[in-house]
Amino acid sequence: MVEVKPVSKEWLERARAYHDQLTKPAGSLGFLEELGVRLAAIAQTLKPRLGPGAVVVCVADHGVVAEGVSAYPAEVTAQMVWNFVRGGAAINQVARACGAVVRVLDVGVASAVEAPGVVDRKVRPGSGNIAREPAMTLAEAEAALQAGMEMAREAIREGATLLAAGDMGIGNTTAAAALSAALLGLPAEAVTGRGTGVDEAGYARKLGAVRAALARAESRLGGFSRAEPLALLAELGGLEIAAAAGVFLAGAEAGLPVVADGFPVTAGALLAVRMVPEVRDYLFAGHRSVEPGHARQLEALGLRPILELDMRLGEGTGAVLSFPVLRAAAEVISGMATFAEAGVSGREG
Ligand SMILES: O=C(O)c1ccc[n+]([C@@H]2O[C@H](COP(=O)([O-])O)[C@@H](O)[C@H]2O)c1
Ligand SMILES: Cc1cc2nc[nH]c2cc1C
Repeated sequence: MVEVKPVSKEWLERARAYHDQLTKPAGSLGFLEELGVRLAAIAQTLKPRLGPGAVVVCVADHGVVAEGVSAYPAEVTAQMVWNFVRGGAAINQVARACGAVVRVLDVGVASAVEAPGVVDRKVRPGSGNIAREPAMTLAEAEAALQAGMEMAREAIREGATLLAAGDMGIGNTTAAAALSAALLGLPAEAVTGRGTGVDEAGYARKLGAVRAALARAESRLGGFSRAEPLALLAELGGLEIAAAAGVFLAGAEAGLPVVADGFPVTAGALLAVRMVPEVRDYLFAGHRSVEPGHARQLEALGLRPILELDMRLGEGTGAVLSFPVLRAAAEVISGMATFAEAGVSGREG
């Protein structure tokens, strides 16, 4: 079992009080202050420093694409794996710009991908079509979760001090919608969006698939309210969503800040927090995707997104783009002088 130490309230209060002594009008750095305070409390120091970052791009296919729920064909998943390892994808450029190492984890691509540098932890070649059958068995859900945890631990061993999860999987916004609806007790339409850009007819099929998946899983589990998160994952999940949850669990267990990306990855974050609530203390929302269900997920997690750039790509791009902001938040609290140190007069009255 994963054990995550809660971030102490005392450290949060101490860091907050310290931030207020720094040479700036109180509160003038806005949300950057909250980020710095949380990073300080996580690291249990008033001078937190963020070193190298890493993003684990979790990749898998989805049987539900047979229902016509995506604007792109399923083979794009495997093709993009090659693009990741050749450095041609958006995440490669964002990671170079923002200081992160990219790791690519295959937990369930439908075809064999023998691309150099891809970590092959394929649990099965794509999940089941959730509109008609479970996504995977409980043992498979556990294996995908473990693969994500192991990748995160390896990244940490190699020096990562800031971790993000990314995703690639044609069809995964359908799985993420079903899983989020079940976890949050929301109707399908509240969390079903256009994904890669499905047209009206595609959206109608997608909504139908999410509703069918929810009805099927709800009857198998005898309702969602008391279902174990792993059981929900096995019914509705995606293998890469499971692996992303594993990245958050292992990162938080190691006491490091972990950053969520868009809608599919944040479904993994919701799962991780449902499994081990203390994970929330270590979790940051890198951005808010335009996928409408993402705002619902972030609300449920009580997380304010760092960036809002109207993105909906995935791959970890929104998470890694927030790394420079997080680094700056750490540098600000660590490096700024206090009023007393700098001999600057404080507020009057
Ligand atoms: O991160 C997001 O919020 C996001 C929103 C829409 C689409 N995506 C990406 O697009 C793919 C899933 O879209 P779809 O339409 O095939 O379900 C998958 O590879 C995701 O990484 C990602
Ligand atoms: C080309 C392409 C790249 C992606 N990256 C993440 N999801 C994606 C979906 C498509 C279609």
